[in-house]
Amino acid sequence: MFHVKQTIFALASAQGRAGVSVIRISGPQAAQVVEALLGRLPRPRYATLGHLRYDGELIDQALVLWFKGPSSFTGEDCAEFHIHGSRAVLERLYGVFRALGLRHAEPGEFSRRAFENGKLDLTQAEAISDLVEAESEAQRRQALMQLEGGFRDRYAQWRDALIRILAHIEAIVDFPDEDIPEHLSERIVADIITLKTEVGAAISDARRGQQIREGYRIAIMGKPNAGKSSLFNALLQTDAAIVTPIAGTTRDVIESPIRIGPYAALIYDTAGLRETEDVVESEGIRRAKARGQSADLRLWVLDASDAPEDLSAMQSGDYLILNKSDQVSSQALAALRSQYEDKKVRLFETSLTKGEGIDAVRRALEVDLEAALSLSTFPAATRERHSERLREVDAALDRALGIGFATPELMAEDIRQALSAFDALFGRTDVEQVLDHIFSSFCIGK
Ligand SMILES: Nc1nc2c(ncn2[C@@H]2O[C@H](COP(=O)(O)OP(=O)(O)OP(=O)(O)O)[C@@H](O)[C@H]2O)c(=O)[nH]1
Ligand SMILES: [K+]
Ligand SMILES: [Mg+2]
Repeated sequence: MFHVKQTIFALASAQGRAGVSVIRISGPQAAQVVEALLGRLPRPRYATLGHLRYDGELIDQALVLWFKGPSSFTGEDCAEFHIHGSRAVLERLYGVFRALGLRHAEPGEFSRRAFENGKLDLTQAEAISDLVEAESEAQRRQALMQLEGGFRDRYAQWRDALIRILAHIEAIVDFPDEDIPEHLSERIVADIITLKTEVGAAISDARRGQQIREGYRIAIMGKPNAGKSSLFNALLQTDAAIVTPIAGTTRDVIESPIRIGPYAALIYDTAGLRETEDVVESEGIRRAKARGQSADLRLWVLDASDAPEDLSAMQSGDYLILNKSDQVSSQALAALRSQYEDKKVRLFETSLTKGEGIDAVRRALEVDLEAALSLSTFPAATRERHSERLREVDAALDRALGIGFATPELMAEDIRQALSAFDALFGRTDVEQVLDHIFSSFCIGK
């Protein structure tokens, strides 16, 4: 898709009117374009204020930065034009670029060229996209760590270990069966097991990075009229969800982003769970249950004056919120509380109409998300793509262990597959199609 290395241009700053807009160009014609517009090629990497002219016509005053490849973001010749950020200036300049034979960049094309020219590995290219998209402090920090080589650092030992194991297995291939030195086969098995332990630990840590990147998913669940939508609104401080005394008000799953401390989360309001003949409502309930299952945390809302809640669908660490505390006596509340104490859920009491108890829920969410997501160590994965590669490495190591030394060639083949799954994480072996898919999700100008 990107093979003809044409010179490309794109707006690097946001769309729309702005004091200054930054347009970036990259490719073999970059020097010629700068010279044509500015009348000369300025000193590389120094900002130069000048007039942009084309065909004798003044287009704008601009700050121009010239980057001689390979010392540039993409590794190619690049330039940046900091122009006045109006539609008219932008369109005039785009017209000139097109007249000079440039074309508009595809999404992610600058990053892709940087990747192809060895300026970034694939995880670092992904990090740029994440950093541009970051909304929360944790997303920003994680993306930055990834850009700084977080994966390279975390996995520095793995590739060496795989190559060493492979070399040892290949040494064994050359021995006749009965002569295989025992210390060597023992060493190989021990090395594979050690690596497998590390891969296993990485796989169980893989969710954390994805949760930070995509948002921690919190589903509000419970019976009709318990006050789920009231809780949703209280946490978000909006009236986005409809609250009425009619049971079965909420039908669709309502989703909203919410910031919890430095973390981004997604909160879902759902339909009240009950037996119903209503086709629409039962579809809503099906969706509510599915959402509850896939969520990272469930907040179960219970009307304190209602029958006690069945705990079977609740998972360890879920919250049980005894709502409408204003409707029951303190003795009744205490009795209810004692029913759930020492259970796997965390108990809260609220009166959402009075605004009571909601702060405790909010504080608990902050503490729990910090515990679940803590960014003090860089995670094992930040995208599903990474987790998949880790599982492939794990599966290949498993197969290698299962095969044994009677057929060392087959064992070596599995180690090679582990190595190539691992290298794919960094884009060393990924096929064109995968790369197209990854880079097309980037924004234009990146
Ligand atoms: N007295 C009292 N009423 C409450 C409290 N919280 C919510 N309500 C009322 O209970 C009714 C139902 O609240 P909703 O938030 O719509 O309940 P829901 O669980 O979303 O209901 P469905 O969407 O129908 O399943 C509304 O009339 C609320 O005003 C509370 O703490 N005390
Ligand atoms: K309701
Ligand atoms: Mg509701």
